[in-house]
Amino acid sequence: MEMVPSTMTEMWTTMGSTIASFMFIWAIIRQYFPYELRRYFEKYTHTIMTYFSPYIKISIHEFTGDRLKRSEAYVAVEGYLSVNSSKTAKRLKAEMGKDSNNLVLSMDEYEKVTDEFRGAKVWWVASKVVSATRPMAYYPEQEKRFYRLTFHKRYREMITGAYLEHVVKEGKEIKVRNRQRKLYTNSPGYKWPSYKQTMWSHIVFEHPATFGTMALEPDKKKEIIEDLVTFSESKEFYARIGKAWKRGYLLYGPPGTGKSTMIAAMANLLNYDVYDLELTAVKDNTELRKLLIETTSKSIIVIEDIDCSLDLTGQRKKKGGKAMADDEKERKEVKEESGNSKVTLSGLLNFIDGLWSACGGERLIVFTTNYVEKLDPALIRRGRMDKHIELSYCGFEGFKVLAKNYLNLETHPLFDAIDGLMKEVKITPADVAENLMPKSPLDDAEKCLWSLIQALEEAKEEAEAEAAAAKKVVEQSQDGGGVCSENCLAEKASE
Ligand SMILES: Nc1ncnc2c1ncn2[C@@H]1O[C@H](COP(=O)(O)OP(=O)(O)OP(=O)(O)O)[C@@H](O)[C@H]1O
Ligand SMILES: [Mg+2]
Repeated sequence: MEMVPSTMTEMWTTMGSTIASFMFIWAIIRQYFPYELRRYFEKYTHTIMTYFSPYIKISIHEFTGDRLKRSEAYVAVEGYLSVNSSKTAKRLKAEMGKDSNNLVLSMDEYEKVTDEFRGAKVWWVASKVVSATRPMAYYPEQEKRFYRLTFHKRYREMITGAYLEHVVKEGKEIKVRNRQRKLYTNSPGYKWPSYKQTMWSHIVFEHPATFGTMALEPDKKKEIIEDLVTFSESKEFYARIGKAWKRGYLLYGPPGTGKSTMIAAMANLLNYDVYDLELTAVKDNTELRKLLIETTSKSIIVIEDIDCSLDLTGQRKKKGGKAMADDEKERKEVKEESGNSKVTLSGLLNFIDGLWSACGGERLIVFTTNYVEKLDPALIRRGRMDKHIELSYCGFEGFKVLAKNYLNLETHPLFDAIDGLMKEVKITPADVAENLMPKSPLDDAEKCLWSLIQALEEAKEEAEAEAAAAKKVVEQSQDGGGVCSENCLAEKASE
């Protein structure tokens, strides 16, 4: 009976000293063995351990290949774990979420969480490796982040199949729900040399415009909304008919009729990002293609005032260049500018519907212009710009939307007078909006409506004066017996 405890004690002593000797030897190996030998040793112990271990590990890295884009799988897992880990993990990190009013939690580095799927237990770890060498001194230290999934080998089929499918699907949905939409620009000046260099810089997209707040005839509004929603739900349809999943919109009309506002409303309706492409800042066709490749799906690519950024011949010119062309000095400037940026019309056409335009999918391309008739027909033919939307002067229906938005008025005795005036003169929604805006805390709805009536009357008088002047010119030219073309009449009238 006495023997048992003494054996136990002996056993513990032996084990203790074995561990101590092992630690000692390991310390010596670490200190004196060359690095290469040590790596071999580690590698083989690792292989042996894996051979005997019943667990399988899957790593999902943040960047793969040439680091152009974050891996979609990583982003999906991040989304999935953001919800599932916040319940169990003890160390979390927080980032600003949608609309900047809530924080989205995700697992912090080296944190481990457990998940269960159809009775199988799995473990997720967020980890990273920091590469010791830096390619260049000004490059930041390279961190390679990844998630590692561990599970028992008897669940191999289920985990690699159904579970991962479930993770990716749910993760994507969570990402879309929490996504902060972004407004990207390719303006120069932000291109720092960095290993993560992208050609776009972004800020959070926070434009409040919606179709509800847009002054537009109800039928037209409905048609546009239905067109957009149908597009966003037609993934299978586009695949079936063999067309890239994208759609082009051309918005045209006078300044201040809501073209830019409509783009924001589109982005808000479909929950898309916006890429505002400044064509004059693009060096050449190659750069244009690079920009295109870096755009993500669920986005709107916008080129504003397309007529100003690209001439019909494919030669570039400065915004508003036409008006300046008379001035010798400025003409030279325009020439110089076009000299170092060589995006051609064919380059742009390629951008819209070339082979590269299909990557990414689910994208809208929107052009805006004030002068649709100036554009090359090739640029706006159906298939490139599938839907042409004319935004025009404000009608009474449009006014009612604005009155509801700005003044919270559905009806008012002054509405009839406004309706009458609107039939006679053209006024842009921007001008109506400006007049309906209270200018001081004491301004009430009636005062704003009067201010609009006054503006309409002034516009009417102006139009009448112009018409009278034009008539006079015609009469004069007839008296003089000279033949005057339409252009020369217009010129004289403007004098
Ligand atoms: N249809 C509209 N509905 C509601 N508000 C409008 C509408 N059109 C214009 N506005 C108002 O007028 C302002 C100018 O409109 P916006 O910038 O969209 O015009 P635009 O057509 O893009 O003009 P430009 O051709 O000069 O770029 C906006 O701030 C918006 O509030
Ligand atoms: Mg605009």
